[in-house]
Amino acid sequence: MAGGAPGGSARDGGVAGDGWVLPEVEELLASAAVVRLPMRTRFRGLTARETMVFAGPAGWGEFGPFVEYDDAEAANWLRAGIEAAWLGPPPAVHETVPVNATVPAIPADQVSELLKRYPGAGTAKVKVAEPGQTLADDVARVEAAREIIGRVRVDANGGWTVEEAITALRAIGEVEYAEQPCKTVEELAAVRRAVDVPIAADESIRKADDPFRVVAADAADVAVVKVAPLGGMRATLCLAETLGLRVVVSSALDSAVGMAAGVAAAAALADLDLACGLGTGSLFTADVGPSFLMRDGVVEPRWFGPDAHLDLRTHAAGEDRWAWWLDRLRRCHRILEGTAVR
Ligand SMILES: O=C(O)CCC(=O)c1ccccc1C(=O)O
Ligand SMILES: [Mg+2]
Repeated sequence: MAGGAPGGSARDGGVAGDGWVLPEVEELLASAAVVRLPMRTRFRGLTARETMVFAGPAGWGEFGPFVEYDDAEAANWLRAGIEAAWLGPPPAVHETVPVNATVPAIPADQVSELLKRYPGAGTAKVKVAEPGQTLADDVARVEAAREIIGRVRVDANGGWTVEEAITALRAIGEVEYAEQPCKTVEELAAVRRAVDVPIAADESIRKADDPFRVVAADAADVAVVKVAPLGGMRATLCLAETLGLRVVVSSALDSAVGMAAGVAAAAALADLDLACGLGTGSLFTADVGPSFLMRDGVVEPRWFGPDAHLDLRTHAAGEDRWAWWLDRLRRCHRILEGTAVR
């Protein structure tokens, strides 16, 4: 996709060869909007998802680092949004992308209702180890999901100690894999040695200075990769291909715009055998454009081109939030100006 013609006034961002450019902040601001999308189910403690989107010559991109992230981390998300808007998606090699149902840390008796939003799902990902909940809650939630969808994976978001993880995974029983059972790479490796369950690394990849530590430490069987925190679709594909682990492309609770980039990255993966975590559009009650909703267990790639009509008004964030995001955009842009891109 070296032909993804960048905007005329955009400056070379210091990248050789791959066509990446850093547009001026003003070019981003010409179309930028901040939205606050209401959520159907609390997820990651959120009941609404605030995010920024903007358009470039190749279409729409998203800049939506969670509000508590610092600028250094958030700058990767900006790079990903600019890549989407200025370069567009890499070529797809799959027409559809298998996706997992995402089950937040809800009571077990609400699981069957939630799973109706994921028609044909062959895999469910169930959140576990939620602060304030018990192992019995996790076991009940997983069992409720398993009754409806045969294949279940769990995601602890680093919430267990090694001992807790071993105990919990024994109690939970057979799962496809356990995602980020503990915080550190060393703990993941220790859990992996102690249980038969395959281990997936998420935070240990996307928040790590060196994602290859997971590989060096034999800490995981599966790598969860996310386009926004990893700095874009191409960076994600590059990492996916060099890690040597099985790969799952997952969302960062993106709006439909960011989701389009996640789905595009997944559709461009050579090996796409595991269901991707790209079904979180179903957790919103409204989105900036048509959501990627699962049908027959899959979603189809599609792109919000420069002429796509998005609804940025209905759920526009207030003036104070716009000012906050604008400031953050400027600070992250300054970080990218000082960074040579790989
Ligand atoms: O993988 C999925 O099914 C949904 C994505 C997801 O769980 C997620 C979304 C936003 C932030 C963190 C995570 C996570 O995987 O931990
Ligand atoms: Mg995770």
